[in-house]
Amino acid sequence: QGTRVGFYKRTCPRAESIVRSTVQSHFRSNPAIAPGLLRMHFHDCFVQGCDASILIDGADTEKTAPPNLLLRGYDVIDDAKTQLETACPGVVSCADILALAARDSVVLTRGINWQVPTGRRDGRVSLASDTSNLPGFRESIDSQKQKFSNFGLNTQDLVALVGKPFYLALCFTSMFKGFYPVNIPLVLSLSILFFPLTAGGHTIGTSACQFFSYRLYNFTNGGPDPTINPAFVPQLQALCPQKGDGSRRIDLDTGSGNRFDASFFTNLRNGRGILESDQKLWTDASTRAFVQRFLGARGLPPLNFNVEFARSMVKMSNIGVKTGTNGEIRRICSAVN
Ligand code: HEM
Ligand SMILES: [Ca+2]
Ligand SMILES: [Ca+2]
Repeated sequence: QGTRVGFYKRTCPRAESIVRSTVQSHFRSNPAIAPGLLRMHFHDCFVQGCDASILIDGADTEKTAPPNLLLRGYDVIDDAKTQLETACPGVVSCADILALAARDSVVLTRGINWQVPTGRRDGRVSLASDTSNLPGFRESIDSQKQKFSNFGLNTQDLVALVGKPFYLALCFTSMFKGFYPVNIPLVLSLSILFFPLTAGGHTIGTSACQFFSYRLYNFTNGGPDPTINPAFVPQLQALCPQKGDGSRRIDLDTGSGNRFDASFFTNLRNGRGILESDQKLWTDASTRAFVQRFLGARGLPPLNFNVEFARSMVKMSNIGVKTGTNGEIRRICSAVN
């Protein structure tokens, strides 16, 4: 039993439009909720599956863990849930609200629209310690490969499992940062297909200086990270001064932070990636091929970023879903029933 498009067609026909109009109205007063919700959905799916575990309040829940401290948009989900409980009490899960809101956020930032399969149910567990599943922004491709082999899986296993070319396998390993899934084959196949969007999500939104300013000063031999375009360094240094305010935010996709487009890949090619993990997508040959394909480089089979992003999102948003009689439909999104 999985998710399907139109799950609420009979039980709550207005479910999707209620979520959409709620996201829209919040977006009008605060456009930063769009990237916030997209990222929140990703952080939900990578911990206990897409089950709204990220939304639960309390001591030592996922919310309280370092990777989640800056997530934004919880109020949007709560608002949508309140309206849905009035329209169709006890029917629409918080996990589905979040998955729909992530899609709506991409649409609002002028990205692609796609149909979101629904029917997720909400989880009852949320532990801060589980968030080590989330990828780190500093890990080397090598150490990621090491972690992968900790599961007793070599690159050949990986390729066999998924039936994709070698470079895809290599590319996948970079997704595998500190990730200790229960269902390895499932996660493997999902992650392989889903890889290109790790970068894609960063076409909108911002990062706090604290996540990348180490690249600007004393990175190697007292200088900045050599993979940053030298012309871009002073610009970044002005935005994030040494010993400045680490919470100051700047666009992940310089010049196009509010728009869902492929410009992010041009920035990577030009040494203008903000996060180390993003710039590595260009410096590592295996992942560079994808960036080039999204850019339509000559001699490589082209990939349409929007189309691939939507495809990958559907896969990501099905990770570890609870359906049927698993989980529950929460009454309020911030607490289990
Ligand atoms: C290698 C994988 C990834 C790493 C290391 C990573 C890391 C980060 C970091 C450090 C930030 C800055 C957070 C802040 O300052 O608030 C960020 C922001 C963001 N990430 Fe990722 N991320 C990854 C994958 C993804 C994926 C798969 C998506 C979505 C599909 C995504 C969507 C976003 C968005 C939209 C933002 C902006 C958030 C905002 O403006 O509030 N990221 N990411
Ligand atoms: Ca979750
Ligand atoms: Ca953009």
